[in-house]
Amino acid sequence: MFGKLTLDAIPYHEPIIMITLAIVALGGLGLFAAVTYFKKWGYLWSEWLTSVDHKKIGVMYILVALVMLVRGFADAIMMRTHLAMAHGDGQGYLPPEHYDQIFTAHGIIMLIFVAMPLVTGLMNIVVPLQIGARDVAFPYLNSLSFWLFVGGALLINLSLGLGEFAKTGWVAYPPLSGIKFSPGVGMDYYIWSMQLSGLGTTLTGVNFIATILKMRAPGMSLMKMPIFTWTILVTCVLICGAFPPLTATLAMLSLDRYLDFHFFTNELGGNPMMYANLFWIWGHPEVYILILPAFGVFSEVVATFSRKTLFGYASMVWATAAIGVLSFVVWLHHFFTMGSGASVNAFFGIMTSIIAIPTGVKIFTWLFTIFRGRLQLNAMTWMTLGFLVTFSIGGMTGVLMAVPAADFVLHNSLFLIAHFHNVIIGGAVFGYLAGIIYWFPKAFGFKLLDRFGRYSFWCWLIGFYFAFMPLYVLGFMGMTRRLNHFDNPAWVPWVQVAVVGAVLIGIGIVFTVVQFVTSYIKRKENLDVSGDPWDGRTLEWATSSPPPFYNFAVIPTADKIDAFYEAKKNGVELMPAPEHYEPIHMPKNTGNGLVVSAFVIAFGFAMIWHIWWLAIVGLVGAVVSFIVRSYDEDIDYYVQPEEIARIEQAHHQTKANAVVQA
Ligand code: HEA
Ligand code: HEM
Ligand SMILES: [Cu+2]
Repeated sequence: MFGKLTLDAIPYHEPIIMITLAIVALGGLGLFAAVTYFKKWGYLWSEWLTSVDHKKIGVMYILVALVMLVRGFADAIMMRTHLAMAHGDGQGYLPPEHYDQIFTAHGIIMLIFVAMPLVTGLMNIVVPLQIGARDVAFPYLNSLSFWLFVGGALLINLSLGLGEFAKTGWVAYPPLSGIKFSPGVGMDYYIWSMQLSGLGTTLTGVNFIATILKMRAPGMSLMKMPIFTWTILVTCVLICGAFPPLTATLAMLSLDRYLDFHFFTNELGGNPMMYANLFWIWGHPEVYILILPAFGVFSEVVATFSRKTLFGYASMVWATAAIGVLSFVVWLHHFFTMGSGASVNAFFGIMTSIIAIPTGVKIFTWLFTIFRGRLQLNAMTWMTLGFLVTFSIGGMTGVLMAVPAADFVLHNSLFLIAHFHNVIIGGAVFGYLAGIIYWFPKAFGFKLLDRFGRYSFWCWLIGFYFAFMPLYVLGFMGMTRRLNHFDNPAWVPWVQVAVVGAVLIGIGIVFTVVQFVTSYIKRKENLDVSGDPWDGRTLEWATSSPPPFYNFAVIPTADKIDAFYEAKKNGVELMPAPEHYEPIHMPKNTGNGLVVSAFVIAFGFAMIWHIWWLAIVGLVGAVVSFIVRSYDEDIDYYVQPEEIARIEQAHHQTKANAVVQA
């Protein structure tokens, strides 16, 4: 009846897990009770859970990401503290099989369930506004993407209290990830949580390519698009190129595990090396999917707060595109040591090093924009400055490993771990944090308090250097990754310093939470009535904050780079109020995406536990509800001119009142 699922799947004997589960359960109950007490279920359902509004979907992505960040960080701090005790005779507090699950879960959670939804969340909130559109091309699909992603997140969290997670590391190479060496459900949790969220990401990629190519405001040719939108366009092309191979790879691994196929075995014609190639054909572009949007954020922040048009707009666009193309021809640098031969290694080593050129172009472009501008210092620009220095160091250590001969020494050492945390924290994470602060007033109508943003930045920055610079040293000293115990006393001090860094980063995360809470409490003092709190340059600042659900009452024209800024400077009204508003065509909210996803989650869960009847129910349910939706004709409506006039009138009134008060 329940396949492999029995009560024994709950890890009663693991106090850490049971306490965590108890806390989560209490928190969940508290939340449930609060929503019920304040009678907010209806509001939650109709305004958020069933929403197809890109802004709300974006906010929900970021919310889930921040919750998952806490989980990913908890894993990190456990690894760090455990290792600081587990040397010589010390055993630390995590048994090996538990430690292995933790680094795997940490990697997957941070990459797939924190960084990815931060990217998707930001692009959802910003891109339609930045190109002067009223929503994305396929709003229903967008909601479906989001719920598939939530499904993946749900499964990976479930693995904590029901069964186990993979012990293979986030790359899950066979034969270790095959059924012979990983017979438990952990690997299946890995597969299905990745499959669900990966499918959601692919659909997002399609959706945003269509949106950006087809729905730009009149006059906005490709080379007049804001840079953030450009980075998202390239990111989405990478998504559409890289995620289908991931889906296929995981499908093949599933066939190996479930039906005894032999894609990745050494017997019967299979080959585990094929997995390494396929995995990194996704995995490498994936890291650029994470970094390019952060580059986009820095470009917007630098231009806005230097009060200048971005220096070298065209070179920035071409550099972004070049990085995008190059990211598909470097994957082999992740396994130089696998033995592909000197010429193959040389080719991939050279291609990898070439990426330093467009990236360098970008670094200098930001520097030239700042140069002779009057850079206003705030949390966002501090993050940009911190990024410029830190990311350059991390990039250089990457180029170092791109030399195959050097990589034979550094591969899978802590030097590698230091490299990628260096580019991810000093690049991607700083970018997302800056992006959240930058667009927060647009999404919520009030600004975040800058002070706590700066505190958070300094904790992350200093914390990063303490946590990861020692790992470069340890890498040179020969310490490999994924160790849960070691005997070399010379490593001990460095491992202990790394704990200090992790704690500092933890304090940085706390400051971000404090920033949200205090800014909310003091929101009346930081209201953004103008819709343009930073004296912005691009179209998202032309509408009110938060924007009406239709974004723009009148579609703006944007025939220049920074059209909004130019219009402000020249005293031109970008969107003059017409005599009569035209009716606006909008999509209706629908719970169908959530329903389809619920069936898919049931399917994934059933596959993990071999509950075949439930798998059939889930799959059929998902397909049928998807088809039912495609017959639904009642999916859109027109906002009437009177309603638009009323909303716009109210906005102008608030704005006028604010001016009078000032
Ligand atoms: C955001 C994520 C991100 C980014 C942006 C990068 C960027 C780069 N990475 Fe990194 N990398 C990862 C995430 C990332 N990486 C991850 C997660 C892994 C490990 C996965 C695992 O095994 O678990 C990894 C692993 C990894 C390896 C494999 C090592 C091994 O397994 O042994 C290599 C080897 O070539 C490499 C190289 C590079 C290079 C050359 C860049 C370049 O793009 C960097 C370019 C930037 C600069 C160079 C700095 C700025 C430039 C200038 C200031 C101009 C002047 C500079 C020069 C002339 C050098 N990376
Ligand atoms: C918040 C601070 C962070 C700390 C203290 C931290 C710490 C660690 C540690 C100790 C490891 C294990 C290293 C080893 O193999 O010995 C690790 C692995 C890893 N981390 Fe982090 N990390 C942090 C943030 C992040 C972020 C933001 C990301 C990505 C977005 C990330 C991605 C990874 C990945 C992919 C691995 C490899 C997992 C594997 O080996 O399979 N980390 N991290
Ligand atoms: Cu790579």
